[in-house]
Amino acid sequence: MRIAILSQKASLYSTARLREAGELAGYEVKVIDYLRCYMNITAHKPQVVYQGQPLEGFDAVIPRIGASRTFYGTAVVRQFEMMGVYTTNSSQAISRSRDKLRCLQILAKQGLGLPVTGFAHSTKDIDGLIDIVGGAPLVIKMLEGTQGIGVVLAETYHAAKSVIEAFRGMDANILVQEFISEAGGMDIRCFIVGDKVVASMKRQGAPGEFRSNLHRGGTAEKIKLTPEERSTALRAAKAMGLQVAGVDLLRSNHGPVVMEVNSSPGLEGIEEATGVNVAGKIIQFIEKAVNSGQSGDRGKY
Ligand SMILES: Nc1ncnc2c1ncn2[C@@H]1O[C@H](COP(=O)(O)OP(=O)(O)OP(=O)(O)O)[C@@H](O)[C@H]1O
Ligand SMILES: [Mg+2]
Ligand SMILES: [Mg+2]
Repeated sequence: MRIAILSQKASLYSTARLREAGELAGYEVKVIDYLRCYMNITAHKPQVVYQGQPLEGFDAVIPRIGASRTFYGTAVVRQFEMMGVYTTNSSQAISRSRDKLRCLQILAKQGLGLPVTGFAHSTKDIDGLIDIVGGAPLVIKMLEGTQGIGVVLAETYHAAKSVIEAFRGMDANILVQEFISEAGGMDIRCFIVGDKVVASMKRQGAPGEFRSNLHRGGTAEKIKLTPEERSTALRAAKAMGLQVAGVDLLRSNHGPVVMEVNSSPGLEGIEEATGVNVAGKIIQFIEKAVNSGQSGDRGKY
């Protein structure tokens, strides 16, 4: 089997681990910088070209698309789909999950537990928006934020109003969310491969910090999920159409709530905290899918 990892850098931990796991299983694995791929869009013989050579004969691609490169990255994945190459996550599922708002709308429709969430355009509607989430304290999030940057806890109505006005004044898109205080600065990352949660960890924010992001000084530890948490995480990944996903949950008084679903979840934190060979699980999953004749063309783009 020949596998292409679509990644900007071979030295990234997740990329390196996937390559290592693939090679260990006896496969040929190439890391391809998708920003250097170009495409021939044609019915007869669609192609992806890399450094002047058409990429041919691959059985599977593993997309590791950076958050800021979703548009081009998913176009490359889609082109592989057109060529009938199997992909761990489809271009459509990646696009869907990258839009936080779209993601929450889809999860809500499936009846999954979420923090109460509101979204508005006009600053004239701020009071209505704050009402929707039950007033302060509340969480304000920039749609384009990552690693906890752009996530703000507003403790009072007046703080909430001025922060929302400030973000909207800069034309930033934000969503407003019920603050799950009982989570105590802890969230749970469930790593999903196929129809299984293969590893899970809890992340605890630094003292006094409500954000659990490791980039914000949080610490990670392995955790045992409740059956409800496990099924919530699996349903969330399924609703998004993702086969490899990182589902983030908060433990609320009314059961697990989903915060977000990531389509290129990192391997470093989870492998370190749990000792699970997650890269190996992904390779085994691809092996099964390709051997059972699944193609990248699942009919939906
Ligand atoms: N509604 C909430 N109630 C309590 N804590 C929250 C809430 N939303 C977010 N948090 C905390 O803040 C952290 C960061 O929020 P979130 O994961 O939504 O944004 P992000 O990490 O910046 O986005 P991304 O993970 O896509 O990079 C979460 O891990 C969680 O610990
Ligand atoms: Mg997060
Ligand atoms: Mg995310």
